[in-house]
Amino acid sequence: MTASRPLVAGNWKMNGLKAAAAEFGRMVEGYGPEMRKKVELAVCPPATLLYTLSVMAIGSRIAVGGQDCAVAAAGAHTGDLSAEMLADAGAAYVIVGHSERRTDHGESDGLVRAKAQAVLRAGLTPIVCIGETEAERRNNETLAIVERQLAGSLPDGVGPEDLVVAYEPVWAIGTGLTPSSDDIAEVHAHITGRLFARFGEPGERIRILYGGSVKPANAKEILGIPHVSGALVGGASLKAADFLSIAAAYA
Ligand SMILES: O=C(CO)COP(=O)(O)O
Repeated sequence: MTASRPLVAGNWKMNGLKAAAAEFGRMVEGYGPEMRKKVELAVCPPATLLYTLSVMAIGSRIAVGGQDCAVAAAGAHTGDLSAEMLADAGAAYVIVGHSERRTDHGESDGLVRAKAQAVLRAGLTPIVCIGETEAERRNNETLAIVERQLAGSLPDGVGPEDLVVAYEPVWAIGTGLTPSSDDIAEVHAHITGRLFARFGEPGERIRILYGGSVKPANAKEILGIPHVSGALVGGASLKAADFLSIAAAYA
């Protein structure tokens, strides 16, 4: 995958039974040649649907991805899935460090970094999530928090094609609230600067997605903000019409 096209990725979270594959089929149908030229699409379903969707995606160029992975490649880790298993099921991407994992499972920056390394080891691309809580934003700590999360969560020695960063303010996830465009621009510019400091000039080409209540109604504005190179979409990625309409902001 080249880093030149923006990426709109859907995170289905813990949603989707077998019947949801039909919705994915509508996404495959709607992702025509014109849209493909302008934007890359990925869908991260629950792991139970990964293989089914990856088979349906053959020829469509919609990528599929996992929502988390273990650090180890294999072994005695009941209930866990390795990045190698996700790769075997057809994944191209794996989300790591989503705020719901950080909160529900106490994942630290160090663990997220180890998971990102595991994703790279399996030959896949990690989508590393960072973002401040409502209290942190109120205390004007947003830039410091994302800087600390970036420093602790990102793997070393990667090129711009190997890594995606997603800025997801925790308070904007599933709430219908979004930061102002100026606020998003400020954080994304800051992240870009940190990626440059860490990886040099190629770091500026790492795609930085915005996530948190992205909808068809706000996609054009959000995706037009400088240094926003795509979106990580939760609720609105469950319906093909909404997901494609968000991607169409690039049409
Ligand atoms: O958490 C998100 C994507 O990872 C965003 O979720 P919503 O789009 O439902 O706010």
